Amino acid sequence: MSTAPQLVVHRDKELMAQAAAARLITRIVDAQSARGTASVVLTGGRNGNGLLAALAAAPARDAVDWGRLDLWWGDERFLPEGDPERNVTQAREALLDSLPLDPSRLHAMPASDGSWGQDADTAAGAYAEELAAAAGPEDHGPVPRFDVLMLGVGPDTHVASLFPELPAVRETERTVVAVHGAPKPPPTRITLTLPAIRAAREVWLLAAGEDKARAAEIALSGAGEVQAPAAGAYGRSRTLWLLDRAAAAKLPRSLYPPASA
Ligand SMILES: O=C(O)[C@H](O)[C@@H](O)[C@H](O)[C@H](O)COP(=O)(O)O
Repeated sequence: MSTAPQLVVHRDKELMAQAAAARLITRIVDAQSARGTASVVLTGGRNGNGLLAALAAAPARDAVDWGRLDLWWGDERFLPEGDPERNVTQAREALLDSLPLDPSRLHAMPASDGSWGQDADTAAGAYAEELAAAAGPEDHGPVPRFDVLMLGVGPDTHVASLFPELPAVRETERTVVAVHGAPKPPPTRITLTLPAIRAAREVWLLAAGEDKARAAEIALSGAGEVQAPAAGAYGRSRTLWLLDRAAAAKLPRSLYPPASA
């Protein structure tokens, strides 16, 4: 079942990152109070990393019990371990290396020099197995019910490494697949599929900058998910678009409340 997206529009991308970081801290603390642990899926890209940098600077980060948090990734660039272009490398630099995380709960996607070598398809299957092993009976499916799953939105409406019209966005069975020939470099990637994304309680889509205005307009105006993957990204209980004014410029004002921007 799809949940109608809610929109929050901030003045600029810095404020958007700070507000999203504060929102994330609150959600993690709430989930840990309710269930003892929390699980979050991170995204690559400038907006995702901007949020992590804002979180690193937020004094309220100390309210989180970082040792009881599972971190997953929505997608990864299939490159060697430690490559500066890998999403996990950038997330470590922006935030993760400064946190007292439990290393066994940091679920990075496989690297191209790992156990599966250059075989991105087998590596994707291994990540699917890791997710399945983490899912409990209460999750009713092959992936955990992530508390928050974040996605940067690309100018072409891609999310994670689900690009318009490529096979990965049409996947209905597998939870993780390899992507070959991605239009955004590098060409080989690993990504969660839409069914895996939709297992999350909350899906947050991040879009800032005028180059995202058209993408937001298309995804929020009833486009199909094969043509506009962001339109197919929604959570079980909440779908939240976090935008700055530039990215929201082409959206009808009626879509978001007056309290926003
Ligand atoms: O590997 C990646 O690049 C990302 O996972 C990708 O999906 C990204 O989130 C979007 O392209 C938005 O990126 P920006 O926030 O940099 O625009």
